[in-house]
Amino acid sequence: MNKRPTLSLKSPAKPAAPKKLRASHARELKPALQTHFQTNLKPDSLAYSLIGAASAIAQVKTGTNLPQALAQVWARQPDTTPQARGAMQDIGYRAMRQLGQSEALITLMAPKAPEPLVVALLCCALALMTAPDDTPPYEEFTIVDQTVTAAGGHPDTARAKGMINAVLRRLLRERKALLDAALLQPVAKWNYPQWWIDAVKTAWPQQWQQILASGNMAPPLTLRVNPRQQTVEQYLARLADAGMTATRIGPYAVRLEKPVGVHLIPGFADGAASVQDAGAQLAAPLLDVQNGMRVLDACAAPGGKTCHILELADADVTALDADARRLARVGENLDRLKLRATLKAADAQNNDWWDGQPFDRILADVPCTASGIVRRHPDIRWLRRKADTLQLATLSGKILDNLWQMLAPGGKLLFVTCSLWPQESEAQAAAFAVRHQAVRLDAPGQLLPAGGSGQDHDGLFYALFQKNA
Ligand SMILES: C[S@@+](CC[C@H](N)C(=O)[O-])C[C@H]1O[C@@H](n2cnc3c(N)ncnc32)[C@H](O)[C@@H]1O
Repeated sequence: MNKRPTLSLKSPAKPAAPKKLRASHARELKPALQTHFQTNLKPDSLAYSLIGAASAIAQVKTGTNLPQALAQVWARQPDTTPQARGAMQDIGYRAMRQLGQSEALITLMAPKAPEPLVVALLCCALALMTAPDDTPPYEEFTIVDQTVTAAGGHPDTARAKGMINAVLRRLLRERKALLDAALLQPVAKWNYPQWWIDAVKTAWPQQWQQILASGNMAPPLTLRVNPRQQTVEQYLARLADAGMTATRIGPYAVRLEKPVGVHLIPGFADGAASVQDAGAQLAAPLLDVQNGMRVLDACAAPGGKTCHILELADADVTALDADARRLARVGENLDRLKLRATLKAADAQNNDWWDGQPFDRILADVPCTASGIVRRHPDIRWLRRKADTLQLATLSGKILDNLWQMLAPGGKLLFVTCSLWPQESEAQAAAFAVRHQAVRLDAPGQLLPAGGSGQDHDGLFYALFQKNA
C-alpha cells in the first residue's frame, strides 16, 4: 500500500460567493418535540421508515450519534421489522451524506424555518430524491406521497403536510435551477461543515476534493479472513459457493461486491471471518507479534485489532478500554473467534491497573476525531466541533506518554489514529519521538481514504516506535 495514495485531481472550480442563510434558518435546530411518540403507520410502508429515519436525524441534530439515535427509534417502535430497520438505516445514512445540500434546498424553498422534525423528514426525502448516482431508490412520486403520509402520522409534522408536499413537488418541477442555486454554497456542494472543508484544504491542499468526495461514498463491506480457520483462497471459494462475488484487497482482506448483513456472511458466527476495513487490517501485521509475547492493546474496543493480533500469534494479550460497555464487545468478538485475552476496563492515561511487568508490544489505537472514517460514519462531520481536535490530541498525547513506560527495552509501540488531521497524527508522532528519543521504524504514516476498484481503505495513520534496548 502506498504511503500517500495519489489520484488524479481536477483543478478546483472557482468558488462562487456563498449565499447567506436567512437568520431563521441559520439558528440551531430545536430538539424534536415528541420524541417518544409511537406512530400508527404500517411498518412495511416507506412512510414508516421515513418518519423513523427522520426521528433519528432530528436526534443527531441535538448531538446523538446516528447508530444510537436509530437504536432509540427501534426501541420505541418494537414492531419495526428487520426490513424496516434496514430501510431506516439506509435513509438515515443517505440523509447524513447529503445534509448540507438538503438544508440548502429547504432554505431556498421553505417560506420560514420549519420545525426540527419537519426539516429532518424533508432531509430524508430530499436525500432519496437527489441520490448522487441519479438513481433514486424509490419512484420519485412514491417518495413525495409517502413523505406526506409520514408527516400526517406524527404530531410534530402533521401541520406541515401541505408545506412538505409543496416543497417536494417544487423540487420535481424546478430541480436543476434549485440544485444550481443550492450548490453555490460549499457546505451544500461538499456536504461537510465549512470548518471541516477548510481543515481538509489546509492539511491536504492537493487532495482535498478527492478526500471530501470519498467520504461521501457508501463504504464497501470488507472482511478479514481468519487464518486460523482457512486461507484467503479457501474463503473466497466459500464465498463463491454462496453466490457472493468478492475480491482480495489485502493479505487477509476480502471485499464483497455487494454488502450484506453479517448474518449472511458465510461462517461469520463461527469466526471464519470478521468485518474490518482493509486499512485497519494493517495494524496487527505491523506490530509483528510473536508467539509468547506480552502484548497490550490499550484502546481495544470493539476489539477488531485485538482479535487480528490473536489470529496471527499465540500471544498473552491484555485488552484495555476505558469504556466498560464497549469492552464487553471485545469479549463477544473473542468468543465468536474462539480466542482468549485478559480484559481490563481502565484508563490508559493511568497505570493503577498495571502489574509492573513490561509489554513486548503495545498497540495505541487512540481516541481521535475519526475524521478518516466518515464514509462509514457520515454523522461524525455534523457532530464534531473544531475544538475537538486539540482536546483529543492532548488526551492521546497523555496516553502515549503513559504507555511508553510500560514498554520493554527493544519493544515496539504502534500508534494508530483514524484521523486526517495532522495535529492528531503526524505532529503527535513527531513530538512523541522527540519527547522519548523513540526510534521511528518504517510504517505507512498517513493513509488518505481511498475507494473504488483499486485501493480501498479508510483514512488512517500509523507510526511505529521502538524503545532502545
Ligand atoms: C479508535 S477506538 C479503538 C478501536 C479498536 N482498537 C478496534 O480496532 O476495534 C478508541 C477506543 O479508545 C477508548 N478510549 C478512549 N479513551 C480512553 C482512555 N483514556 N483509556 C483507554 N481507552 C480509551 C474508547 O472507548 C474506544 O473504544
